[in-house]
Amino acid sequence: MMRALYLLYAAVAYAIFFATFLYLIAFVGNFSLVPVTVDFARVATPGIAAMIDIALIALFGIQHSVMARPGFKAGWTRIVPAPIERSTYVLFASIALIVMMAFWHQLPAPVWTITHGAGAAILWILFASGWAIVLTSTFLINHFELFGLQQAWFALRKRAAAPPVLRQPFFYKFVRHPLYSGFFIAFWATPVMTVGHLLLAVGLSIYMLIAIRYEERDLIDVFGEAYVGYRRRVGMLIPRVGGR
Ligand SMILES: C[S@@+](CC[C@H](N)C(=O)[O-])C[C@H]1O[C@@H](n2cnc3c(N)ncnc32)[C@H](O)[C@@H]1O
Repeated sequence: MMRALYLLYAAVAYAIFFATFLYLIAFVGNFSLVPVTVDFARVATPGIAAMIDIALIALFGIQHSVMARPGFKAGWTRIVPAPIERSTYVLFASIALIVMMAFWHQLPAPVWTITHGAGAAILWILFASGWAIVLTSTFLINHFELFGLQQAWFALRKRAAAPPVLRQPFFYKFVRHPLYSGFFIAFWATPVMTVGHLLLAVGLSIYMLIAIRYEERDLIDVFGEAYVGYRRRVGMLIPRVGGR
């Protein structure tokens, strides 16, 4: 019974994550089908708006990074059962993103505007490719484990948790962090860059660069020499010119 509830909880957390992910695409892309976007959000004086937005990005970054660390997980699993630890992380990450988007303040002054049809089209193609790379990368790593469903499913089936596997398929042959490369492209590729959008892109880019440092430290702890060798051979976010 308890294990079935874990799976239900994991499914709800996953549904919330997926809806939040879809909303994030619309938020960054300023799609008019959603009520609040990066450039059509709450209004305040530029100084106040910038301070609130920076605090919101920091809140997301701190939640995302602190809760991902093995030390935090070790303490946390004394409160949260192991089969739903990842789902709880996913749920908190979604809540942090929802808070960021709900309280975001627009800063609409333009930084660049590409009016040329082909130039704008290329940037929209890049935008879409960025999100596609993000989603594809989750499947290359293990989508259902990354978002907590596998752990709850295995618990229901009374299977042991899957041991960690160092994966290097497809994008991972060219860069070590394709999911973050996808986010970089998605945040920066826009025909109309406003101050607010730039703040979001810079803030989340800095966060990702910091997150990579911590993530790689953990990956070396888990995979040792195998990850050190991978890091030597393969670029971080951009493929190394001249190959391996
Ligand atoms: C949000 S994913 C991001 C993965 C990677 N940083 C990227 O940008 O593609 C974070 C999780 O992926 C795991 N991870 C990162 N690289 C991995 C790899 N090559 N093989 C297996 N797991 C990996 C990390 O341990 C972490 O739990």
